[in-house]
Amino acid sequence: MGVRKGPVEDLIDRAGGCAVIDGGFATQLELEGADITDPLWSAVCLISDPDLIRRVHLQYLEAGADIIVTSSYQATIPGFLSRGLSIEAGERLLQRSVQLALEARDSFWKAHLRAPRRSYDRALVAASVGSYGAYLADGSEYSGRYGPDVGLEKLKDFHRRRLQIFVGAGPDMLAFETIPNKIEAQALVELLDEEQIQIPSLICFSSVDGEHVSSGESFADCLEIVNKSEKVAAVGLNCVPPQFIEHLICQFKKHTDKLIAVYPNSGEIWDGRAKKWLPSECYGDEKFTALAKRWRECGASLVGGCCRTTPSTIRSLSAALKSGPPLS
Ligand code: MET
Ligand SMILES: [Zn+2]
Repeated sequence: MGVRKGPVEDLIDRAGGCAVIDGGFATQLELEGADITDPLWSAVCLISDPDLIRRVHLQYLEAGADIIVTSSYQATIPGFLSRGLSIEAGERLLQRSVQLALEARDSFWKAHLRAPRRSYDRALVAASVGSYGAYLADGSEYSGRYGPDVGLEKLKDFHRRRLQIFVGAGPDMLAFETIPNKIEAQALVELLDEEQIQIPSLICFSSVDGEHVSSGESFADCLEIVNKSEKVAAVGLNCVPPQFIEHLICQFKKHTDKLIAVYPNSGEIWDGRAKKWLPSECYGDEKFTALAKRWRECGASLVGGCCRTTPSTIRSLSAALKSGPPLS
């Protein structure tokens, strides 16, 4: 059975075969002066500076992103509760993360239609759903070690309410980010089904060795799980060093017919315990873009950047990867 055409496939077609996802959201918040040294990480700005969130979305749209990912990576109801917020207030902040991205997208698109300056497509808003490890904020989104107490049902329960709220806020799609193991992939696929989610999903895994998902389990096994779900439009990798991506796309091609999305980090390494980026082989915009052209040739149809990439990275990717429609 062929892939059913949905908004993601349409977007990719309009972009000429490869559409661009935005770059590091937390990174750009920090560059704009936000203090995100907080267990809620970038989601703290939902409380402290929602205008900045809207502005950063606009910067990525201006740079040419076709998909903007909401500021909710580390936004969770238990996370907000531990900050002393009520359940209702926490749920409102989750909704707000989607609304801010929708507002930015709609105002950008309206302005573009009034005075088209270059060939933009109407972007899609993807609600970011960080892994359980991202909520724990202990680096386990890069180890996949959730411990013996964290089983399938616990993971589904963790994700369920947040998912319902996101979907209710009207994003175009869901982006599950830095999924580090097989069990969380299984939980998500079951949840999408149980909750009868009608918008397409993107499931992105993390990897620290460039060969396996972060837990050490095989991508073949993870993809076998994801392949079974018609609710998942695209699978891929995020926040993985750029040098691993080409090989991993080739591996993915062997194990899935789904669209492939990659949005690696800049190659710097996050020390989850020390909570800082350790310099290592770092890719500037030019080198990152040169690699990205190869990722497109290898079969990725959604390409963007994760941590430590910026609107300037996305501007460069957008110019290099898209052969979009003429100026409208
Ligand atoms: C640790 S990966 C973070 C992904 C998130 N969408 C961000 O860019 O902030
Ligand atoms: Zn990242």
